Amino acid sequence: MARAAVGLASERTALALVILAASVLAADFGRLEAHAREALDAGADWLHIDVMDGHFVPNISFGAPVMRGLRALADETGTPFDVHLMIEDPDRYLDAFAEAGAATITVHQEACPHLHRTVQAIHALGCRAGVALNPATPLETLEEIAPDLDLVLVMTVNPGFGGQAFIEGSVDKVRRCRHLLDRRRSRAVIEVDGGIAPDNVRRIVEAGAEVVVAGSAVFRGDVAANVTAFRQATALRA
Ligand SMILES: O=C(CO)[C@H](O)[C@H](O)COP(=O)(O)O
Repeated sequence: MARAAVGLASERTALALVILAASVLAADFGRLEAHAREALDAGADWLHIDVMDGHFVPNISFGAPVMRGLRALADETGTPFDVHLMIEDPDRYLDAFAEAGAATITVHQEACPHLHRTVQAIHALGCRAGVALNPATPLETLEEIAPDLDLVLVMTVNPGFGGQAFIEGSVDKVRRCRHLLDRRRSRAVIEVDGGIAPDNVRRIVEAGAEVVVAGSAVFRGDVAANVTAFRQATALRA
């Protein structure tokens, strides 16, 4: 799987393979850098950084200082940080994550009363802007903001914990999201997150997902074999 660093819109047409974003939430925090390196060496494209505040979601993970601890690895390997803020009032932390090296910052639609302003603020910091939708949040909430986005994150579990079961209705939601983005002439790519594994990823990619987040299915067990299994499953799209 080619490592993708820049130009989301062009990646969509240039790459036959989807982008695999390894969620370090599922990594061994006692050897975080080494475990993340295993995933990158095996062919993962991005490092997905799940930030949880114990308010927006019922769990606490880590913040910008931990991501900064992976900065040397990201710089050495040319790996983009894909930051997913599952937090209330994300505007307060955009600077910190941009400064820590975020390539993409994704905020939740449900956490942003002034979403357009937040997306502008992310762009002003030189980052790509994504918006995430919880499983129960309608796609129609993106109707106005879609042309301004670089990425839409369709949550395929309820956010807060790794290792949950994929919600089947998400496949159709991804398909409808693709239609909405095309209709709104948006350059945004679709990312999916939660319960993704080699045995379900092909259906999700065929529905229109281009960035696949995987935590448990990458970091549990043999990382190299896990990444290879994703590559083989998604390469079927080529
Ligand atoms: O955002 C998340 C949870 O809110 C995680 O990134 C997501 O659940 C991925 O973990 P897994 O692949 O283990 O399901």
